[in-house]
Amino acid sequence: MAARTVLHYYNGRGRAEIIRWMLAVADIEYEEQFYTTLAQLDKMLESGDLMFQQIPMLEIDGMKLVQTRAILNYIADKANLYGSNLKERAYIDMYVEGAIDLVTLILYYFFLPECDQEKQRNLMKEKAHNRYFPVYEKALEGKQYLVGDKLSFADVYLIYDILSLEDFHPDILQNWPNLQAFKKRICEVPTIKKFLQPGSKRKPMADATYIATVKLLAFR
Ligand SMILES: N[C@@H](CCC(=O)N[C@@H](CS)C(=O)NCC(=O)O)C(=O)O
Repeated sequence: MAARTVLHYYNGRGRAEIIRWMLAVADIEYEEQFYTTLAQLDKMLESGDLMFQQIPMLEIDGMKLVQTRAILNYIADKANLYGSNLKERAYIDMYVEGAIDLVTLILYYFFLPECDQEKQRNLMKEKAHNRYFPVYEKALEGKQYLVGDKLSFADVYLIYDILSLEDFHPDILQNWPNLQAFKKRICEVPTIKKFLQPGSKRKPMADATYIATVKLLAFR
């Protein structure tokens, strides 16, 4: 019998949302264990299953994987989303790290004091337009995918970033034709189309309950 795949995290996006995206694209069925109370998290910590006492953790193929990037790399390799050779992998890694830096501005946003949030919203837009989008726009010139001739981990991270930014700035792609075409194309990939439908494991933007849960369980 195949081992169960279980994602352990809070009931919200945070660091785990890109794992959900990758599991969806890889077409891997999984269950979710949500952490909502200190007692529940402490029990998990006592079990020793969280290598660095942190979540997300993914039970997959008989392992208990932690560290988001390690989890993502494993799924990417398993689903053949990590390039065809070492050079492609290096480019995928560069595009992914850029996408991580950009989306991290959103992850922090929810935990900033209200007086700093407007500044952070503007920073997301400024960094997208001046640092990150020019790179992705150029890479997509005359191409369907960021790297090589098939969908990769880098494309999944980029579409996740674009949709996350659009939650804050709906017109963020206005002056980026290659990114607009990319978004349209990638959202039609069957596994992604399915993930974008209501009822999937995709999580909504952070709400007060999610923010309070993270503050209680992670910031102690
Ligand atoms: N480097 C880790 C960081 C994980 C992390 O910081 N997780 C937070 C929740 S989003 C956590 O468990 N914080 C509690 C702690 O660090 O004690 C990763 O990329 O997965």
